[in-house]
Amino acid sequence: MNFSRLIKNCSIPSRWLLANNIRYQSSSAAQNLIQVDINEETGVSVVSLNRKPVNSLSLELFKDFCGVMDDLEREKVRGMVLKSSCDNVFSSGLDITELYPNPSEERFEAFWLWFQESWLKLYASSFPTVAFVNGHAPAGGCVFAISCEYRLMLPYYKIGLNEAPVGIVATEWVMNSLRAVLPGKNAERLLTSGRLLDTQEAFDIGLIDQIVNNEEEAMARSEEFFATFDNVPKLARALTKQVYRKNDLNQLIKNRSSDAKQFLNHILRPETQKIIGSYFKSLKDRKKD
Ligand SMILES: CCCC/C=C\CC(=O)SCCNC(=O)CCNC(=O)[C@H](O)C(C)(C)COP(=O)(O)OP(=O)(O)OC[C@H]1O[C@@H](n2cnc3c(N)ncnc32)[C@H](O)[C@@H]1OP(=O)(O)O
Repeated sequence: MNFSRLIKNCSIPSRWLLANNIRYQSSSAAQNLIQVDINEETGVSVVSLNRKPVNSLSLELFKDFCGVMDDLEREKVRGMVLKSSCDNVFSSGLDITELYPNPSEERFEAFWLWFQESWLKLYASSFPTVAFVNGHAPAGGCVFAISCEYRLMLPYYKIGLNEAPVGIVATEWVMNSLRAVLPGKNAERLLTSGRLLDTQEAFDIGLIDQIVNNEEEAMARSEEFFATFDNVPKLARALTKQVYRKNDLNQLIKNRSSDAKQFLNHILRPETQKIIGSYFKSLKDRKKD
């Protein structure tokens, strides 16, 4: 397995992406997995995950997401709102078919490194980020949300890191992103139980910042959040964020290849495959009941 070659092909940002000038070719222009809408008046960009039916996160989606993040860095947008264009689902997390049954090493290593890259670009973005959680956000969906700086959520949906019940161990950088939002015992309990919280519970423990009732309200609250930075020089804001997040970023940057190897070894264990397989089957069977 040649992880170092792959890592070279992904960008490893020298200044956490501020100096990034690599342009990614969209891997799936025809499918339009990510929609971007920049408001010329406000400078705010709305990025919608658009992989129907439930925004499960595939290699192609991660590649396109990275391309969009690069474009937004170049455009120097004032802020980004991340949302979903699927009904009732923000993102259903990693596409389980990337993990089961027994993925090929070649596909998996690319998938994982683009997942890492997506997290790095989002977590270290120079512009302010808001997640508008307009649907369920389990597992990888929650990872996207907690990597943003501010979270708004519609009522009656579920969010959380349910990796453990699916037989998956969340990696350290995912745990670090959660710890940055939810310090202390709540973070550990959420991870070890894998419990999904409804919107109100998520608000009560601080996993989300505000409950909003519709998209209009979400955009207004996002605008208020972005406005809190209007009098702060952009470079100073970006560097403050990136230095503040430096330890979390470096933990992954220094361990990308071992992180991928460890996760692949875990995924390929027959007992892990068995748990993911029966979980996936139960998802499919739910519909038949
Ligand atoms: C280790 C480091 C960190 C790792 C980070 C993350 C790990 C993961 O993300 S693992 C993935 C975990 N995801 C889940 O547990 C969510 C599973 N999905 C659901 O609970 C529901 O689908 C959801 C509540 C999101 C939406 O419910 P519905 O609106 O009722 O939709 P359906 O359940 O009918 O789904 C439609 C269709 O999509 C398939 N599906 C759903 N999720 C996934 C997925 N993550 N990967 C692949 N496919 C998925 C589902 O089986 C249905 O398929 P069909 O039956 O063929 O239509």
